[in-house]
Order: sequence, then C-alpha cells, then structure tokens
Amino acid sequence: MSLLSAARAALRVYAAGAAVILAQLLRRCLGGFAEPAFPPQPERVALVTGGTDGIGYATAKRLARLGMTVIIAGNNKPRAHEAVKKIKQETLNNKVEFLYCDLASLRSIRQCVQTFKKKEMPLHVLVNNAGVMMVPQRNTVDGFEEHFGLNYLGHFLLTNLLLDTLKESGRPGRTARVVTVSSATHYVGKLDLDNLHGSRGYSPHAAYAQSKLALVLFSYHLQALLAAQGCPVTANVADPGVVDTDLYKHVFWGTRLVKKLFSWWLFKTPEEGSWTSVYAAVTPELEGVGGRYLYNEKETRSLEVTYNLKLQRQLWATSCQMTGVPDVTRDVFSR
Ligand SMILES: NC(=O)c1ccc[n+]([C@@H]2O[C@H](COP(=O)([O-])OP(=O)(O)OC[C@H]3O[C@@H](n4cnc5c(N)ncnc54)[C@H](O)[C@@H]3O)[C@@H](O)[C@H]2O)c1
Repeated sequence: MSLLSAARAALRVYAAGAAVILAQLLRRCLGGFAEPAFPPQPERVALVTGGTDGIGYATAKRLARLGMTVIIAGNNKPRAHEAVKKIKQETLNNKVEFLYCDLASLRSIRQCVQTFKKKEMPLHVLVNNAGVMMVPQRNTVDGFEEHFGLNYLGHFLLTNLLLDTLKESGRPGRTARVVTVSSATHYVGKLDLDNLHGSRGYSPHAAYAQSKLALVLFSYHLQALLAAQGCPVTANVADPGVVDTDLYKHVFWGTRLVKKLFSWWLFKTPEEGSWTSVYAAVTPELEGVGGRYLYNEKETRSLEVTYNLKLQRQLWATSCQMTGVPDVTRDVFSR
C-alpha cells in the first residue's frame, strides 16, 4: 500500500469515528443514553472473549447480573482473575470463571475449546468481543497479520469449534446466540482477499477496518448457514459506538490527548458501549432473529458489500483454509 493510500485509509477511519462521535454528542444533548432493561437469564451460559477489560468486562458483568454463568475468555491471567473477583463481588453471582484463550494463536483457541468441552456445560451465548486496534505491523503466532488474525480469524475458529455445543444448547423458541462485535470503521473497510497478510504495504487503519468488515461478512454467512441447517442458533453483529476504553492505546498521540480530555463528553462509557452486545445476547425481541447489524440496540444497515453473498462465501472458504476448519458451507449451499 502506498503512503497516499495509507493516508486515505487513516482519514476514512477518522471520518467514520468523527461521524459516530457527533451522533453520540447529539444524543447526549438530547437526553443521553438510557440503560435498557433485560429479563433475568438464569440457567444460561455465556462465553465472552476479552471479558477482562473495557466493553467485554462491562458485557460480562451485565450478563452475570442477569444470573448467567459467565466464562471470560482471555489471554491476560492476572487481569482475568481480578475481573472474575470483581464481577463476583459486584453482582453477587458466583458463576463466573476464566478460561485462558489467546486469540492470536490457533493452537491456544483449540486448547481453550477442548478445556471448555471437558466441563460438559451448555453454551447459550458466545460474544466475540476481544480485539486490538491500529497496532504496528506484526503477526500472530501463526503468521497472520494481527488485526486479521486475532480480531477476525481467531473468532472465526473459536465460533466454528463451539458451533456444535451452541447447536445442542439452543432450542426452538430459546435459541443460542452468537454476538460478534464489529465497528463503524467497517463502513470504510475494504476486503483485499489478495493481501490479507498486509504484505503488499501495511496501514494499521485499513487493517483494523478490514478485520471489522470481515467480522460482519462472517456473521451474515454464519447466520445463512445456521438458517439453512435449521439450527436453533442465531448470529448477529453488535456495533458499540465510540467507547472510552484502552483500545485506543496505539492511535496517534493527538487522538489520545483528545480522548483523555473529552472522552467523558464525546465517548460512551464501557457500560453504555456494552448495551448493544447485551441486547443482542438476551433481548426477547431478537428471539430467532439473526443476520442483523445492531447499533444503539436497533437494527441498522451495514456497508452494502457485506450483503454480497459471493464475497461472504469467498471469505468463509479462505478462512477455512487458513484455520483448518472443514468448509461445510460448500455442501449446504450447493444443494
Ligand atoms: N472502544 C471503542 O470505541 C470501540 C468501537 C467499536 C468497536 N470496538 C470493539 O469492541 C471490542 C472490545 O474493545 P474495547 O474497546 O473494550 O477494548 P479493550 O482494549 O478495552 O478490550 C479489548 C479486549 O481484548 C482482549 N484481547 C486482546 N488481545 C487478545 C488476545 N490475543 N487474546 C484474547 N483476548 C485478547 C484484551 O485483553 C481486552 O480484554 C473490540 O472488538 C473492538 O474492536 C470498540
């Protein structure tokens, strides 16, 4: 990628962020964000990736407050133990635990799923939340560009490995749910299937936006697969808005300064940012409903190209090859 294309990608990402911030500001001026109410969820089990910090932590805490058994999957053991302890104390729900999962390693993801399956627990909600943003060019353990490898491929593999448990745990009228956290930056993302490794020039902005676009395409194709198989599982996308978390630690210092000074006014809190994920995970309004892009607890349209079935299939097939997952969609959709 040339310097000019990288600068364009950065401008597009900043423009997408600025548009969301303006909308959030307007909403604050017109009365702010109202915390949605959700019904209790006893007997349900949720797994939240990246549940140690930010939006994931707030999501895990809210689900625990609703009575769910919550498993926090992450790669930071000390943070995780602290998070589990705090959630237990604050929600008085003892059914919170930690499962080690480094999403930047396919082996670690497989081990995490193996450990989870040994527990012989059901799984009703999977929240694909963890992520990194605008990191310098580096690779995952398996040699994938980090945004694509961790944010997208890691969740692709995790979801596929947990799909049988999700299918067994859902039932008609009470489906299991896969919630995948994307971002408004997907609107300015481009999926370059020939440069998924970022080897033909790297832009951290383009790489992040691409990973978030890939997650939307994946989620829609997953929903199509589940619907075609008649499984009691749904897949939706949650867009949290612009939220005050540590995700911004790799961005340009000027942006970090603006965030430090004005985040209380311009950004959502992690709790506000978690509401759309929690909504997607538990609201009765979405019972049996999948393939939606949710923002501010409402359905909205994602980027036009995300509805392109051919691109969804191409990405799915490529992801299967990259992760060693058998491509069942080929048989399902060729019938
Ligand atoms: N903060 C925002 O404004 C914003 C906007 C849109 C979308 N999002 C998305 O929300 C999600 C949560 O981000 P956040 O804002 O809470 O950021 P955060 O940095 O607070 O949390 C990210 C989480 O991902 C985990 N993580 C990072 N690398 C990992 C790895 N290798 N294995 C397992 N877990 C790993 C971290 O430990 C952390 O718990 C991300 O997917 C992000 O892209 C955030």
